[in-house]
Amino acid sequence: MMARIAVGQLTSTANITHNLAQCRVLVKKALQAGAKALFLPEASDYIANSGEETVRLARPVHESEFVRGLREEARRERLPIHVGVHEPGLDTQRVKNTVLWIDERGEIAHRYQKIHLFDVEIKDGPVLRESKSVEPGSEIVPPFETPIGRVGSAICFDLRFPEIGLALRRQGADLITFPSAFTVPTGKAHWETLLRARAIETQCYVVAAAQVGRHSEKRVSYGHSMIVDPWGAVLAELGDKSDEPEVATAEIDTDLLRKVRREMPLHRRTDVYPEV
Ligand SMILES: O=C(O)CNC(=O)[C@H](CS)NC(=O)CCC(=O)C(=O)O
Repeated sequence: MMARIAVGQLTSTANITHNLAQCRVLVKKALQAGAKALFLPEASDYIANSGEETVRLARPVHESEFVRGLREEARRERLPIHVGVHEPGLDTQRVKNTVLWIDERGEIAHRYQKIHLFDVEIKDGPVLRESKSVEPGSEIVPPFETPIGRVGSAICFDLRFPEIGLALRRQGADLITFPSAFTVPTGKAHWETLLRARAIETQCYVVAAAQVGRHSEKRVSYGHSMIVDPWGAVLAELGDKSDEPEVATAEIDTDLLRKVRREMPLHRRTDVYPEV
């Protein structure tokens, strides 16, 4: 089976209506490129100016203008969309950082909540405390069947924890996706290496849609959305320009998945170390 997929890259701000309009442009570009699924970044609905604003803007999915608009696009175009959004948390002080799989009927078929939160204090670099405004999820969601293969979801900072990818592969993933909003310094140092490592060690396609450019006075993202094949080759990559939303596409080839896994079987020594 061969199927073309697209990663979309944009600069979300606190203006949800504008972010939705940008995502509609990405849907159009993905369709023009012949894509059968579109992957959008973490926090596509908005990137706010503060933790308080992040919490204030969150809406349940059925009330969210952003999610409703994307569901409408997915249904009208018969295009599945994987997208990162915010949802209200269990307490009123924090939100959930989630991704949704909106299927080709426009239904929210799967949902994953980010489990690792980005709390960093890097000298001369980013200082971010995601856990102040976000509630961590507490489960890995088993990969789900889609028209382009079995998809496993993780989000952004989760990329640094190989356990998630390994667990998703063990549970049957063909493609693992990491919608992101990486910072510029950590992106320069680690982004491509981490994505390619996750693809090589899991022998899965890795699909990483990323936020790019300036969101606010305080926040800038690295961009460089990427699609990596199960041998670790970068099939498609966007840059760091943010003047207009862009897509990159690549073919998912199930024969290549089978070939890589057959030629180099990775038998785990779970008698020596624990299985994840
Ligand atoms: O704030 C929002 O609304 C959306 N969430 C994010 O942008 C998150 C938390 S601040 N960003 C990351 O996890 C970047 C990770 C990263 O850059 C790294 O691991 O190096």
